[in-house]
Amino acid sequence: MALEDSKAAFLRIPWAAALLNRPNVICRVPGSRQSKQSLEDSLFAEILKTSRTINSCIAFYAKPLDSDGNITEVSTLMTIGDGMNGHPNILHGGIVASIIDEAMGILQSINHERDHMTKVGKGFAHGESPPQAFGSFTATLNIKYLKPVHTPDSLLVTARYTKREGRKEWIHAEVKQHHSHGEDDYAPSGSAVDSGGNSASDSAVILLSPAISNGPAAEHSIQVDRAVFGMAGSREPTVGSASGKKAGFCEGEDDFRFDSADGLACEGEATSEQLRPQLMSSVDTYMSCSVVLLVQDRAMRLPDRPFVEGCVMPSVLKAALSFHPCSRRCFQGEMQCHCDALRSVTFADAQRQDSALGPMGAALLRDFWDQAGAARWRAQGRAKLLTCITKACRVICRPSTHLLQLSTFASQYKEFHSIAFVMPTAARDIPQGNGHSDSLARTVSNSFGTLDLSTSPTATFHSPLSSYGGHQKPSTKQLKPFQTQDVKVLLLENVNKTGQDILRKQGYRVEALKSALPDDQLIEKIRDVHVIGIRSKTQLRANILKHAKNLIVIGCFCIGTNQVDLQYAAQNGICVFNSPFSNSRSVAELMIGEIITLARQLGDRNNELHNGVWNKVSAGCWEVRGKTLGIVGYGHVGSQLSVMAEAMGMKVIFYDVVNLMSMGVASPVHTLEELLRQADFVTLHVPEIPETMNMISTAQFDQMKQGAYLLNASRGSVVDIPALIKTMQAGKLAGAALDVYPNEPGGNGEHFTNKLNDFTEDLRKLKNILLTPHIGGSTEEAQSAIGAEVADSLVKYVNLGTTSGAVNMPEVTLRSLTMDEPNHVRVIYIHKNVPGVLRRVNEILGDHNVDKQMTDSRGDVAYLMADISSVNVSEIKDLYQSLEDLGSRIRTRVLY
Ligand SMILES: NC(=O)C1=CN([C@@H]2O[C@H](COP(=O)(O)OP(=O)(O)OC[C@H]3O[C@@H](n4cnc5c(N)ncnc54)[C@H](O)[C@@H]3O)[C@@H](O)[C@H]2O)C=CC1
Ligand SMILES: O=C(O)CCC(=O)C(=O)O
Repeated sequence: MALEDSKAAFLRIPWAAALLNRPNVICRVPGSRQSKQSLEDSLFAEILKTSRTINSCIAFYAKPLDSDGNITEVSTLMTIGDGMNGHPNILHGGIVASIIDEAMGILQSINHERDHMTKVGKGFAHGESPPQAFGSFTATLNIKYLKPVHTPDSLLVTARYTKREGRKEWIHAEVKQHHSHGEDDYAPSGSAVDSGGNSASDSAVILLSPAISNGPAAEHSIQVDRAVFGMAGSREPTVGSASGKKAGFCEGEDDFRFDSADGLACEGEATSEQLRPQLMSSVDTYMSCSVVLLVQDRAMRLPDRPFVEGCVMPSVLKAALSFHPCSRRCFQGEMQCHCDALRSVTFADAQRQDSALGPMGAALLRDFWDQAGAARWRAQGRAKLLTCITKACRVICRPSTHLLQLSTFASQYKEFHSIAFVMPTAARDIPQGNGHSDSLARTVSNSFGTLDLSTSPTATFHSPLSSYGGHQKPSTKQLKPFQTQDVKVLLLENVNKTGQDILRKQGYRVEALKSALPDDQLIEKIRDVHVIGIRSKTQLRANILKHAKNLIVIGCFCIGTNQVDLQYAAQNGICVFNSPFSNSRSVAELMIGEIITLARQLGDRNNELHNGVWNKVSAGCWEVRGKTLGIVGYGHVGSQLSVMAEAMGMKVIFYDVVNLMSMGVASPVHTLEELLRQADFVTLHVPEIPETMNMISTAQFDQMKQGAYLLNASRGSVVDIPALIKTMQAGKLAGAALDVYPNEPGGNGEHFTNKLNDFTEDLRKLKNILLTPHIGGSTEEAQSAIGAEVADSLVKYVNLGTTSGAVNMPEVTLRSLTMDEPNHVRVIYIHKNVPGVLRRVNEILGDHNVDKQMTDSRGDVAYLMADISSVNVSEIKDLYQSLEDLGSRIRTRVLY
């Protein structure tokens, strides 16, 4: 099997795609020659070093495909860092899909959710290699919660499998508290990236690996004093080097050696000149590599800061992945590109994408500039570093000729600390295929009600076909028991066109309205839609949702989901998605604008001059430099704001109920009162939950400094606005900015009167108060990004049943079925989380071959997804009905 096929195989592992899809993930797939222990340990050591400043690292490792094309072993190593507060959590050992998925879920929630991260469970998994070459196993491990580390202790998670009749049969996972005493605890016992006497941290390392090679592969790494470009190559003579088995490249010092497990590597001295031709000739091979990992910490260790803070590239990664919506999207896009590469990305696509990355890269750089703090980096040759990042950004979506550039940059510029980028895999032709012609013309009652079943279309899901690489692979089968035009979508509140287009492209019937609807009209409309998309205005409470008989999914094209009764929705089998960060930057930027506007009374001056009044005053007008900004709620918005405010010379303090990593030199405070007493500007960025209702009222205003300012862009219920009015009238506050209100109109117009909220007229009369119509997230960039993200989630849910990113259901995903699996059916069974259900469900499914199955629960609702094979068309209805008849049923969907 060619390397690219192996790569393709790898990407078809259900969790591989899911994994690479996630933000905050670094993946590395080394070759297979090295001993597992040694590999894990070395990965472990490397990753540990970076994981403190990024939220997670995951490495996984797969043994080559065997003669049947099955993956014989997959194990992972995973660290979850919490920033700088302590040791990362460590998951170490053979781990399967559910752990990864679960852990990823946790990673996602680490910054938002705190309640369910304390319990760690044990679990079993069973699975088997599916008949296809790219076998993996599906597991239902019950590791429910992992503790985020805020202490020096960490969790050691070990998962094991046993083999019965040569097959992995079950996996047992254990989690125990690990008491660590410093980094040395995790020193590697063996090393993939042996530094030849120097500690790995003294080296720059670029690791580059093909995903899974067919047959034993040589594992090479080259260590030099400053820069290393190591690569795990395929055993196949693909690298084109003299030996045909390895290649290496380094710029910089010549003191290096190969390290190889299979003895093929050369050891000793070689010059970069000797290696360069090998690399040059092997470059195309590495085009299919999935991951590049650069590590260099010595050069960027800052003299006045501890090691973990000195890491540069994790900061960049974090900037890229967490902070800047554009850059995050860019990176996600690339990861997505990686995942979809086999299906959708042509060489030309990649090149086009590359050129599109220019502004994105620039945005990232600007962001990084702000975040790192200009002064700190000036002395460190920041400009060079930024060039590297730009190049690296560009590299991630280009073939590996650019890898060469990247490695050159890495070696030239010692500022690199570490970086992990997913490389695009080589794309290939996906034939349209006509293989699935058994058109079904029968009617099966399913989650959409009674619809004519039709053949699953042959087109790939949501992706154009590609033509690169020349291999003919079966396309992903689109699972639909319905005609796409039968899917009715209602979009309210002017959902961005990007999102509308994605849904329309699926063939769904989309009705998009500019505003929210009054309840009576909403009830009428919602009766027969399958999908509804809303923003913050439309209230989807039980009284509305109970009329939505066909509704299977809600998309909140915003961050907040407080407008939806999430529990009712889940209990009625309605999945809810949102876009957790796409507009965070827009809100934060608005806050920056408002802080200065308030400090300079610009709103008033502007109004006066519009009314012909020249009022040139300086009294009560201030610079923001040196003033204290108090951020309440240090999540996506709050932390973005923190970084920007510091760049303007403000001192930042924050209060959050969760212990979170500070950005820059911001300081956490322990109580809200402490923040209110110190801050000149108080900004609120908390969710609407019972604890935050009127969290700023008379008592809190009393605690604020005389002449302070209040800004609220969270939710209208968070501030007691009548109390604010009184405080402003009494002259205690110098100004305020409100973007959100307890009641907000459904559409644009002259609605901002006492009819909306009875304090409105008083509010409008106040001086130096900025009143904006909930526009914090209203920018072209944010709306477009949200549109794409939420629409994607909706399509995946409708077409494939996957719940990744859902806010009210467990996150469950299985790899896509392909056209090679014509008699496969995907069963989705949303059910009450009560004992005995799985047994009954499996009794029903057990008449068929269950290829893979995944189930998880969230609260009292559980979600089961299973792909079963050898199902005759005539059996689908009975299967569906048997599941429907179970008492535990909430909703059954059968897709094929
Ligand atoms: N005005 C607008 O257009 C927009 C408004 N928003 C609002 O802003 C809110 C915050 O957005 P993100 O930063 O993305 O959310 P996030 O979930 O990333 O951060 C919220 C933070 O508030 C913290 N928090 C929760 N309860 C708290 C309490 N009682 N005291 C202190 N901290 C508390 C959480 O721990 C979390 O760190 C959203 O929930 C949404 O309601 C979001 C986007 C646009
Ligand atoms: O853009 C909107 O309608 C809502 C923005 C918002 O408040 C959110 O994303 O939570």
